[in-house]
Amino acid sequence: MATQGQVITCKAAVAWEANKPLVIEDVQVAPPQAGEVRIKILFTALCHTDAYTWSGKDPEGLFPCILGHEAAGIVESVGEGVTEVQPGDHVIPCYQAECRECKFCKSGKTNLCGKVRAATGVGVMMNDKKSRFSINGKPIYHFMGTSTFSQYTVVHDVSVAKVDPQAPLEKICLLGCGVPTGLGAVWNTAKVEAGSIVAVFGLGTVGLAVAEGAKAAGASRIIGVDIDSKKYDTAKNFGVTEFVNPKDHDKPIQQVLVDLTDGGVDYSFECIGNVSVMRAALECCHKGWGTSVIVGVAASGQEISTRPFQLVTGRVWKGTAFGGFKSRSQVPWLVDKYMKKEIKVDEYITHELTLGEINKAFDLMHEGGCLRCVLSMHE
Ligand SMILES: NC(=O)C1=CN([C@@H]2O[C@H](COP(=O)(O)OP(=O)(O)OC[C@H]3O[C@@H](n4cnc5c(N)ncnc54)[C@H](O)[C@@H]3O)[C@@H](O)[C@H]2O)C=CC1
Ligand SMILES: N[C@@H](CCC(=O)N[C@@H](CSC=O)C(=O)NCC(=O)O)C(=O)O
Ligand SMILES: [Zn+2]
Ligand SMILES: [Zn+2]
Repeated sequence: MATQGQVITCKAAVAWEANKPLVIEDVQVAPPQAGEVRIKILFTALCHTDAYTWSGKDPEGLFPCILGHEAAGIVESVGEGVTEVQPGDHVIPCYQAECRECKFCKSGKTNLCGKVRAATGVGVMMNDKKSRFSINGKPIYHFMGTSTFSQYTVVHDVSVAKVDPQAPLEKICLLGCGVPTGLGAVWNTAKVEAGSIVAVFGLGTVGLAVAEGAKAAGASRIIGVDIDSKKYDTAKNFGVTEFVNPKDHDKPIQQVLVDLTDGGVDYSFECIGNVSVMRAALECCHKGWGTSVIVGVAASGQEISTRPFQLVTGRVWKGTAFGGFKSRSQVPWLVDKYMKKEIKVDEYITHELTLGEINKAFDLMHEGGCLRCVLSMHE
């Protein structure tokens, strides 16, 4: 049955309130307006940023909403003026847009895009500042411009990457967030050179992707730091060459790393979202040139600090969003790299469940053995 131009009623996991279990609801999804794309989501993974917003600690968190931003699907219909994708195209929704026209996109200095960010930050579409999701007339907010915990979603056309239709959607959904973030933090943000000593704080999906990126860049040592020693076994497969558990040491972890590396690492990456660790990650960097990249997302109200002397003496503190990748241009390139077996994706998937099991999937995320859990949306 043709659904184009019609409201679609489908299943979605709705976060009615912070921290309350998600509820599978029948949701009405309005047709896409001008510059919008309606996507049938086939697979979505869960990212810790979904859990962060759900926890109520995200200053941009709005409820009720439909979370989810690491997914893949097929275009169902497009609104007026959409030219770059059409029904049937295989796509990855991109929470970081790329319009190619705004000041950010044209700067050549950043992957951030200003075109729809104000609307996505308040859970609506740019055209009419309204949501395309509702339940019996009650609007449900969008999340990160993607809302992939729904069988159908509506996104801005600047937030859709068209990908190789041969690529398995149940795998490449991961290229919507965590894996590109880690790889790009190394390749685009830090620009790690061959021979560098790298420290990775936090060996979840993002930290492991940092390790994978650092190995590909030719790093000579990749030191993984995690409070869970069980992480080392898996981390070795992603390029980690040494492991340090801060709990095994009386000294501050930054001192442990400085001692291990004759003065500090060349590059460090914080992949946890803990502001004390962010400080340690900066301070374990080598005097004169060490660069630390903040990747983890810290809760509302949290602030970073260090002695300014750390920067005066040449250390550099940076951050990264989506690993600095331009989403619409480079996600298809990442998919191609995966198809050529140049980057890992399957290896990050530890669990597979269905949309109806989403609360169980969030429980799993807090267990040490879970990297990414992929939900099949239509089973
Ligand atoms: N900047 C960006 O564009 C993005 C940021 N993120 C953020 O990256 C962070 C990491 O995400 P995931 O890898 O999915 O998380 P994860 O929870 O799977 O991994 C975090 C790891 O840190 C370890 N850890 C926790 N506390 C620690 C401590 N004090 N010292 C050392 N290790 C510690 C845990 O044992 C775990 O292995 C999250 O904050 C997430 O929101 C995720 C995607 C994109
Ligand atoms: N609303 C949050 C923003 C958290 C944040 O920094 N998000 C990252 C992506 S995390 C993906 O899993 C990001 O890319 N930020 C750039 C952006 O434009 O949002 C908060 O305020 O804490
Ligand atoms: Zn994410
Ligand atoms: Zn732009």
